[in-house]
Amino acid sequence: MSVHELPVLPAVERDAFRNAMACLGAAVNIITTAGPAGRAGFTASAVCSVTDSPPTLLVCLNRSASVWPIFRDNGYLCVNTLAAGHEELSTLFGGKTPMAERFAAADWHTLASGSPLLDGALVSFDCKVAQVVSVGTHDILFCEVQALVRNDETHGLAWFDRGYHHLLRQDAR
Ligand SMILES: NC(=O)C1=CN([C@@H]2O[C@H](COP(=O)(O)OP(=O)(O)OC[C@H]3O[C@@H](n4cnc5c(N)ncnc54)[C@H](O)[C@@H]3O)[C@@H](O)[C@H]2O)C=CC1
Ligand SMILES: Cc1cc2nc3c(=O)[nH]c(=O)nc-3n(C[C@H](O)[C@H](O)[C@H](O)COP(=O)(O)O)c2cc1C
Repeated sequence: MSVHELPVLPAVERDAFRNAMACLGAAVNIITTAGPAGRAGFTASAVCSVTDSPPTLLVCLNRSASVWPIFRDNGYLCVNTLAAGHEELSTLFGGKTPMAERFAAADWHTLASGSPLLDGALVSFDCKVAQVVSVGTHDILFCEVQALVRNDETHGLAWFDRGYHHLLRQDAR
């Protein structure tokens, strides 16, 4: 068959895509911001390293989320990667719950950017949003990391097959 005779493949339906994406294990993060537009936080698994020069990660945020205008206007955020044991907190920040109730469920502190850092997070990346690109329903926030806090004592948390899984460090196995 020549390249001019490729078969037309059926479109991938949304549910088929989501079922496939549920096979990709991912870290679970609470993304927070606080500034002139207010304080907000949401759970995100769509977080990824982009480049280490300058240190940059990306966060995908649905523009229909209640928190979207607050993130758009503040321009700073913190990516708090959750540790084993943070399952309830993750669910709380996963939608529908009033913002004050979400933040009341944990202890927080701040660094230079003013975004809330979660006490006990596996790692927190304090970031300035450097660029935003819209794709489909989501904004991709490219975030330059300005400060880091690591907690090397805790185990990790993954979202896989629509459920939480603990990720044990090497020396704990
Ligand atoms: N990237 C995103 O916006 C994500 C959103 N969610 C939301 O959290 C809730 C629970 O999700 P699951 O239990 O994992 O079941 P689900 O069937 O809604 O999603 C399965 C997988 O598909 C992907 N996904 C889901 N919604 C998406 C969206 N709107 N855009 C791009 N990718 C998407 C994610 O990788 C997710 O883990 C749902 O409301 C879902 O929309 C979850 C993970 C990622
Ligand atoms: C495990 C998990 C992962 C999620 N990942 C994302 C994500 O990467 N991007 C996103 O926009 N929403 C994601 N969501 C959904 C948001 O957390 C949710 O829409 C957000 O809390 C805003 O909800 P609200 O509009 O009720 O405030 C995720 C939810 C869960 C439970």
